[in-house]
Amino acid sequence: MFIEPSPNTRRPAERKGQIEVICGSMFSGKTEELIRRLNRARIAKLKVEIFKPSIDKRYHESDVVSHNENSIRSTPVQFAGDILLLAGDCDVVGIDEAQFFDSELVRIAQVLANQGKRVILAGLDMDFEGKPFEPMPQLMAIAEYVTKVHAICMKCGDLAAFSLRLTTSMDKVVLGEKESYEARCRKCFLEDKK
Ligand SMILES: Nc1ncnc2c1ncn2[C@@H]1O[C@H](COP(=O)(O)OP(=O)(O)O)[C@@H](O)[C@H]1O
Ligand SMILES: Cc1cn([C@H]2C[C@H](O)[C@@H](COP(=O)(O)O)O2)c(=O)[nH]c1=O
Ligand SMILES: [Zn+2]
Repeated sequence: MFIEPSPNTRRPAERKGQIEVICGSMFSGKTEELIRRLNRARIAKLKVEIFKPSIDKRYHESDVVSHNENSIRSTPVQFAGDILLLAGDCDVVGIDEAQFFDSELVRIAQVLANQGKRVILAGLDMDFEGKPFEPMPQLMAIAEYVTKVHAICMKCGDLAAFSLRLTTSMDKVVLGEKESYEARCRKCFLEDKK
């Protein structure tokens, strides 16, 4: 059952804070879902701050942009600790591409939530080898709400939870789009993985 997390509209002194994780493969709609929740928080007149890792400049220097070109203004940061400094008195913190931060993000998400903020993180739960992509497993463990979204397998049309890398690089971090990754279901991923 999908429960949409509450937008955090209680008066500031009464807010409990919460952590939400949106995870899945590439092209599964993580960024779209993040943008949707953040736009709805703004409609609820909440103060929203959005961050992404500064290494991710695929579509835009600063904006968070989905594969179907939805976008929202964000602040690129190098370190998770920067988010704590820049979040200020906002009500809701959105973080995209959470898998590119180090484990410090787990502590930062908890500090922000303990201040009463709603913290929404989107990121890849598995890398190109199908292995958990740190720090996503830790974030999922401490979150009140975890939403796993799925892409469509580009080989068979079933639901896809895996990101197949089309190039031969074995580096963990290789930025890219459709030219270098495709969504796959488990069976097609195992068949095609290098
Ligand atoms: N294989 C695919 N499965 C589903 N959506 C896809 C696929 N390839 C491209 N898309 C597009 O990607 C959009 C989702 O983009 P986005 O939210 O940026 O995903 P993510 O952040 O999970 O990579 C979809 O709405 C669709 O237009
Ligand atoms: C699987 C995998 C992906 N990446 C990179 C490729 C993209 O730049 C991002 C994921 O973007 P999306 O918003 O989820 O589509 O991550 C990587 O560096 N390593 C990997 O194993
Ligand atoms: Zn398939």
